[in-house]
Amino acid sequence: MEVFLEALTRIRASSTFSAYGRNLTNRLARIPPLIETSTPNSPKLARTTSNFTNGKFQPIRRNQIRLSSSSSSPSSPVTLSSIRALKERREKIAMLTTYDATFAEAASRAGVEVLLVGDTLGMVLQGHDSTLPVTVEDIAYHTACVRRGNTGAMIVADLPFMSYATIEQALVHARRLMQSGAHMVKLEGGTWVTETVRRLTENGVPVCVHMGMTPQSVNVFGGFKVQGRDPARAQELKDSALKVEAAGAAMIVLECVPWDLAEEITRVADVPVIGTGAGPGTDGQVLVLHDMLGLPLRGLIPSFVRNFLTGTSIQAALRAYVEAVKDNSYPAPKRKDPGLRTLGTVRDVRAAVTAARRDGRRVALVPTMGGLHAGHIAMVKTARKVSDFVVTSVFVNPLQFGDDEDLQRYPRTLEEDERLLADAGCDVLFAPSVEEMYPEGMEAVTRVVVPGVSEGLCGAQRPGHFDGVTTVVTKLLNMVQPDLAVFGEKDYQQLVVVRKLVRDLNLPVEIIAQPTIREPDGLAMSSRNRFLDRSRSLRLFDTLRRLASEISKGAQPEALMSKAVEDLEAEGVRVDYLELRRQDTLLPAQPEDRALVLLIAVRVGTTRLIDSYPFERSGCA
Ligand SMILES: Nc1ncnc2c1ncn2[C@@H]1O[C@H](COP(=O)(O)OP(=O)(O)OP(=O)(O)O)[C@@H](O)[C@H]1O
Ligand SMILES: CC(C)(CO)[C@@H](O)C(=O)[O-]
Ligand code: BAL
Repeated sequence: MEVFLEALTRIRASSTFSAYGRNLTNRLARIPPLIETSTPNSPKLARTTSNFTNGKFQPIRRNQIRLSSSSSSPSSPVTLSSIRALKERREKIAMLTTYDATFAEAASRAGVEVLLVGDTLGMVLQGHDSTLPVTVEDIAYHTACVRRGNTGAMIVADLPFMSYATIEQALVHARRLMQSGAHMVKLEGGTWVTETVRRLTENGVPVCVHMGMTPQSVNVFGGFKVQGRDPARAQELKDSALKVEAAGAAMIVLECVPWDLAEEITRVADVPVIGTGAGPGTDGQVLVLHDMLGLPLRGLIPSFVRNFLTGTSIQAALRAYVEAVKDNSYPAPKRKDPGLRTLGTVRDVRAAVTAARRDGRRVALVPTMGGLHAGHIAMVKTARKVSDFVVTSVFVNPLQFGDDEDLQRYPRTLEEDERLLADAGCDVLFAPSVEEMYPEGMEAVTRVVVPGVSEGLCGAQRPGHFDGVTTVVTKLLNMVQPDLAVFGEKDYQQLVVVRKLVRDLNLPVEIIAQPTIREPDGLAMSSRNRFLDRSRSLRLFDTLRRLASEISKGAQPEALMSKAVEDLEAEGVRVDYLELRRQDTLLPAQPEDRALVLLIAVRVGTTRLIDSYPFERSGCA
């Protein structure tokens, strides 16, 4: 007898189910839909309700929830190109079925990028045993409802069973759905739908192809079973994905296929691949709304589904879903403990990375000198989003300090660093000793020198500093061999120097820039801030922001910048430099340059601080 898909359905014991159902009903009855309430002891919700302004509920803005720093502006609708950009940046895409205006609004406000008006409505709304009875009119009606509630997500509508049996039918029915408010239609199939996909695409209808376990074919499969377990079917699925993509498909949904196959298809396909019951390796996830809210239909909920309604509101559940998809914690199994390992030798870190790679994980390195703060933790979280195994190095590198600099007093807070990294989901803290890093001594070590860009600015003020940085960064990259490494924009010159190092030496690593994280008063976070008297405010950030604003509007920089230096010095800050440069090369900015960066280095007492402000100059210089 065939093995039925044990992963797909799990029957809850009916007593548990009805008790659960009652509890849920009671809980829901207390919660006004779409408006979150706060109690004095629920700080999270209290913060949310501060969004009531002028007596109106101001929903959480899309970019407050998105983990992405730049996926799309709060008001810009999700489009095919923004979805593709997410894939390119390896940021996960959250897709969810919705069938009505209220949930469409809640889900799109929660940051769900793609709303699917699925033919699952036949089961969860209409109570049928399968999706087969659903008609085009049913989907059109619910698409129109979703469109009215949607606040900027992309709407995908299912072409139901037998509505695309011929190309002509597909065209007529797709028109009906697009005119009801869909931005894309989804149909189930494999190579046999390629011509349909081509014709729909040529006629301006973006198409998502649903592959693997396709519910409309449940009678052909003989039940809900994982597809692609045997090599021939796996190959067939892979070939079909590439063929429908070549025919113009804009997106692929993979349902219940083995995790490694889903990951492989995601890797070879250029278009976004969204999985359900297909593991964590796809570009995004899709779930049925009722399933993820823990509402079983006749006791059935697929076992790969997680119940996200664990808090006090549906909105929180929707946000939790989006966050879990984005930070890879759904559908990956939750880690039992933070799992941070502290390693001190090159051999151990290599072994850990090799094991992670064997599991197919993408490895990220976050190089630091410790004394960790929220700026570093933001880098770890950025790394987590685009990789599956994060190594943070903590090494106070003597080679980059001058004789008269602060090597001795540089903060060393390893225990606190370990705690922060464990909380941030870092996998390995690599903390080598000076002997491990320079076994033959620092004098004898081979140096890596990046000419040009490392010579001015901090390079001029701190002779030999960047040679020390590029030597140790090259060593760290070789020791850990990550797929990507994160560097902060605060140390803007260092970022540009490292990018050149990687380019010039063809190092196989992607460099990701972390925007600067600041204190509430704008001061860039830095390990050295602990040496400052924070009762005095430092106006570095205000100065940079004001200068950038005026220069971007066309003001001449020279006089403004000299005045800014005078003002800062009058406040007791010694300015080492304040410069306007091109972002890419750090050459002095010319009037025709647009992508600019202001760079500043100052001394406050014995502490040296740097900051930067990248910005675009409009075309009216
Ligand atoms: N506030 C911040 N925002 C974003 N990235 C940061 C911030 N501070 C440091 N980084 C980045 O962290 C990495 C490690 O820097 P480092 O450990 O020297 O921290 P730091 O706080 O800059 O300390 P320092 O006092 O040495 O400047 C660098 O890539 C740096 O650009
Ligand atoms: C990149 C780095 C870790 C190299 O020591 C250091 O320069 C730093 O902390 O920015
Ligand atoms: N973040 C730069 C390290 C240094 O000052 O040496």
